[in-house]
Amino acid sequence: MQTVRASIAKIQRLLSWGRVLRLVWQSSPQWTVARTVLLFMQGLMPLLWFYIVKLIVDATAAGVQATNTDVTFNSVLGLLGMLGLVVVIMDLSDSASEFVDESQALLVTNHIFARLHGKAISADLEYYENPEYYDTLHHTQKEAPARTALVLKDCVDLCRGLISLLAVAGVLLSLHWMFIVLLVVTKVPEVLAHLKYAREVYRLGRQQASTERKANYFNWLLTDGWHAKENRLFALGEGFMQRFQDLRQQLFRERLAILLKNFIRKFLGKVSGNLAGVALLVYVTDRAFQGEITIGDYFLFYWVFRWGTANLQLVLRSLVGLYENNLFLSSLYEFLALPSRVKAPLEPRAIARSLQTGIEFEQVSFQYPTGTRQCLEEITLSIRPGELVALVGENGVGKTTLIKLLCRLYDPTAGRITWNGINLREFDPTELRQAISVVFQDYAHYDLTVRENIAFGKLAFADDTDRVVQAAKSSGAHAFIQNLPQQYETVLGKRFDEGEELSIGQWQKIAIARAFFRDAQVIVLDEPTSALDAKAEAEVFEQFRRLADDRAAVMISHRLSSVKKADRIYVFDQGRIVEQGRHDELIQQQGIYARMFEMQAQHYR
Ligand SMILES: Nc1ncnc2c1ncn2[C@@H]1O[C@H](COP(=O)(O)OP(=O)(O)OP(=O)(O)O)[C@@H](O)[C@H]1O
Repeated sequence: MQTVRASIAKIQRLLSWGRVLRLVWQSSPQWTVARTVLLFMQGLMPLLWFYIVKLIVDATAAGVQATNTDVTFNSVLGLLGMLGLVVVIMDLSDSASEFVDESQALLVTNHIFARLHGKAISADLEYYENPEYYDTLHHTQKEAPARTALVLKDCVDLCRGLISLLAVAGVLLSLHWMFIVLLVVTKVPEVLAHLKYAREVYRLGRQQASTERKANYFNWLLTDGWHAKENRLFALGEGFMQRFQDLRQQLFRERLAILLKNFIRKFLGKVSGNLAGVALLVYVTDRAFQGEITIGDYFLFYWVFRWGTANLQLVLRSLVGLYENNLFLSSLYEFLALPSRVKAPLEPRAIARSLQTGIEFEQVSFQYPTGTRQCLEEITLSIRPGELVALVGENGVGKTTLIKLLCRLYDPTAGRITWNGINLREFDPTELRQAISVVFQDYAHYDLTVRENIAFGKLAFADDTDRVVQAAKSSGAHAFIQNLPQQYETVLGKRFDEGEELSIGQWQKIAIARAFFRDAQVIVLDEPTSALDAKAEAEVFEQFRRLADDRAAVMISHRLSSVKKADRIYVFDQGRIVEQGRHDELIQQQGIYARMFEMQAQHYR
């Protein structure tokens, strides 16, 4: 019973290539039509070729025995002309098919990448902290583009093979029905073997995704410029090479076992097919000797049988291929169907153009989906328009997490956050994020031009040069940008030609300029000045303070001298707010903040 159910499931999976064909059609409709036309030409032309050759062979054989050679040769000449024409058409359709196949495969690959990237940029952030997500993404990226193109090829081959097989069946039936049975039976073991192989390769691929990712990771550690310094200073290279080689060896051994089994099965399948060809040869030779068929027929039957074998092989292979490639594409569909936890409501509320009553965290608690404990507990805080709010506390107390909740990169597990009195969940997350500007500690370095690095803050204003320069001036980046070879058009980083590498502090100023460039109602700097010199830091805070005048500003900082001027300071400890107030008030309270401030002040005395 189980075998039957498994077989039904297999057939269902085999038939699910409709969704892949939809994908192919969406990516390149005109090319799909062109391929279909060529398909019929490729399927039927060879039979015409065989038939004309048979006529030529018969006419030539008759001519050899006849006395009036000229007449016979003239009649063959017409046939030879037709044969030439058919050959030209066959060559043309073969070459055109190759051209169409390759062009279409490229288009399909682009389409699949667009779908993959679309999902990758919209998937919840929590997936990026989940190794299973990376395994699926890795497997999908590695297999899906090529596999989709292969499904297309399989479909083409299947149709071409079926068209040809119908023609073959007609010819062979005129000889003996047994040859059709022989044709089919000899190919079955090979197909079963291949089906098994396809399943094994798929299972192994998924199983090996995590090992492969680990090997790729060591490859990256060995070849990426980011790690080149430490590889040399700590002599890590040899060790990483060894670990990479060990992982690749493990992958190789696992794959080899499957390849070996497949080799044996394939060999047995091939031999049985070829022996069937010999059996047919015995039969037709005997009939030719008995004068029941002409030499032309002899040629026709033998070559049509061989052509039939090749086409049957093509049909079965493409069926197996469809099964196999669909199996691999199930990872793509699995990836594309990943559900989102952070959802946009069906009818989102519009966000007012300016912050009115401000932002409120009401009894907000949060635990990361992969975390084992709450990292924020019953947080209640306000961020009002025109205010500069500072969040302080030791490492790991939840300050950055609170900002992630504000941007709806995650939703709270309890409590609610409101924006002008409206729950954040009632807004479209994309629109909400437009209203917030954040520089996280691990801000991005784009190895693109200075202008792009800044203008990515708000793409709609990307062409506004004055605005780019103004943002750079506010973050203190303008001065060093002026000294770059092509100022705002200089490519940053060393990844591409003529790229200019910046210091860590300079990158930080570019990231701050990006945040200032954005026309946001709330601006957040998470440890923004850790790499800035004292003068630059003072200037950034001055600018930040000014920005807060007509919007809200939030700053996370371990340097308490910088947060002294904040309108309100929230002190975090173990995921809770333990103190709040202005600097002077907190100093008077003689609590955690006062102790931290005193400790830092001692260093400057
Ligand atoms: N993606 C994550 N998944 C699970 N736990 C996380 C994740 N990110 C952070 N944490 C945990 O949440 C807690 C709070 O982290 P968070 O980054 O908010 O601290 P922080 O106060 O900003 O620290 P720092 O001052 O070092 O930047 C930490 O214990 C951290 O280990």
